[in-house]
Amino acid sequence: MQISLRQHSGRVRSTYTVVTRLCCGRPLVRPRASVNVAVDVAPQTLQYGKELENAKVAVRLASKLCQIVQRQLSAEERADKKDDSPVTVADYGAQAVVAWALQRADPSSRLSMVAEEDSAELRQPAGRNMLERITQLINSVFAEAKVGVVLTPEEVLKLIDLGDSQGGPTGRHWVLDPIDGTRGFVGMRQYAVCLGMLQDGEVVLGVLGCPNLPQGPVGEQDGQEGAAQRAGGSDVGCLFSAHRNYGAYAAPLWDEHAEPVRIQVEDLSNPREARFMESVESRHSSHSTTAAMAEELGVVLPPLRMDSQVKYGLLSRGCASIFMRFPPPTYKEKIWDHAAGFVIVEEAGGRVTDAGGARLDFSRGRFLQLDRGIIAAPPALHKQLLQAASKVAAAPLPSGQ
Ligand SMILES: Nc1ncnc2c1ncn2[C@@H]1O[C@H](COP(=O)(O)O)[C@@H](OP(=O)(O)O)[C@H]1O
Ligand SMILES: [Mg+2]
Ligand SMILES: [Mg+2]
Ligand SMILES: [Mg+2]
Repeated sequence: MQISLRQHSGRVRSTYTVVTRLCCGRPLVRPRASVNVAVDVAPQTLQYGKELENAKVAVRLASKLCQIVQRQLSAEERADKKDDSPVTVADYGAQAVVAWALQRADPSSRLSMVAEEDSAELRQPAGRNMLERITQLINSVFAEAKVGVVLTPEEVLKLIDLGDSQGGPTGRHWVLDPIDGTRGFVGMRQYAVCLGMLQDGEVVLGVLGCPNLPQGPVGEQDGQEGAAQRAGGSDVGCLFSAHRNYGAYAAPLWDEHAEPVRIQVEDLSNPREARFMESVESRHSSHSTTAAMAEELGVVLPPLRMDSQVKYGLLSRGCASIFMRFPPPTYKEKIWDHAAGFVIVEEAGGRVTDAGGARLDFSRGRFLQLDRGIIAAPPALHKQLLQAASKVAAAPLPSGQ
C-alpha cells in the first residue's frame, strides 16, 4: 500500500481519512496513490487560514438562507433586472449575510467587496415589500444559527451596498456572487453561493456552496428541474474550497465538523473518455459552439449541463473533465461568475483560460477581458481544447444558438 502525501509547510493532522465520498466514484488523489487520504492543514498555519474559515462560515450561512427560500419560492419574490436576468430575495439576502459575516469576522478593517447585487431596486417604494421580506428572512436564519443579532431594513440596504467595490490590481477585495445560477435557482435546478478573495490582483481563496449538488456521482438529471426537491438528504450539498498553493478540498455543506477531503481533476488526456460541461442556458453559452468543439476534439459522451459554478466544483473533483463557455460576442464576463471556481480548479490541478489560452486575469476591475470564451480542463486535455478552439471558436455564433 503506497500513500503519497504532499507535505505542507504548516501542521498536518496525524490522522488521515480514507475517502469514500465526494468523488463521483473515482479516486480523488490520482497520482500514484492507491489509497486516498485527506490532509488538513491547521487554518492558523495557512497565510489566509483565518480568512478561509470566515469565508466558509459566510457561505454556509448564505447557503442556508438560499435553501429556505428555494423551498418556498413564489413568483412575487422575483424581480427582473434590466438585463433580463432574474434576482430573488435570496440573491439580496445572501449578499447581505455574506457582507455581515465578513465584516463581523474582521471589524477593524474596511470591507472591500465586489459583488453582483446592489440595493437600487429595494430603495424604490415598489421594492419595500421585498426589502421587508429579505430582512425577515435574514433575521430568521440568524435566529436559527443563534447569531444573536437582529438587523433593520436600513442595515440590510447598507450591507448589500458594501458590494460596490471596483476591485483592481492592489489590496484585498472579496468577490461575491450571492447566487450564481439564479435561473437554476428559480427553475429548481443547481445554483451556488460563490465567494473568492483577491489579494493584489490574484485570487488566493475560493469557496463554493452548492446546496443541491450530490456528494457522490452526478448525472444529467442532477442538472435538471427536480434537483432541488432531491436536496433534503444528508448526501446532498457540497462545499468546495481552495487556498492558493494548498490544494482544493470538498466537504459536506451542512456539516461544519466534517473533515474536508482533497480533490483533484481527472487525470485524463483521451477526449473519447471525457465528458464536457456547459451552461443549461444556451443564451449564456452557445451550445452549438461547444458541440462543434466536442466534435473537433473527438468527444463522444453527451454534455453534462449544469447551472452556475457547480461546474467548476465538478471539474475539480473529477466528475467531468472539460468545462466550456462561449457567451455571445458582446457579453462581458463578470469576475464574481468565475473567481471562486477558478482558484478551486487551479488548485485541483486544472487549467482555466480564455479560448485564446490566456489565464483569466481578475485584476482589472469588475469585468474579465477575454478572448472569446472560457475553457477549463486537466492540462493534457486543455492543450487539445486550445487547438480545437483555434479552429472552431474563431467566430462564435450569435447569442441563443
Ligand atoms: N447573455 C449572457 N451571456 C453569458 N452569460 C450570461 C448572460 N446573461 C447572464 N449571464 C451570466 O451567466 C451566469 C450563470 O451562468 P451559468 O449559465 O453557468 O449558470 C449568470 O450568473 P447569475 O445567475 O449570478 O446572474 C450571469 O452572470
Ligand atoms: Mg445575476
Ligand atoms: Mg453569476
Ligand atoms: Mg448571481
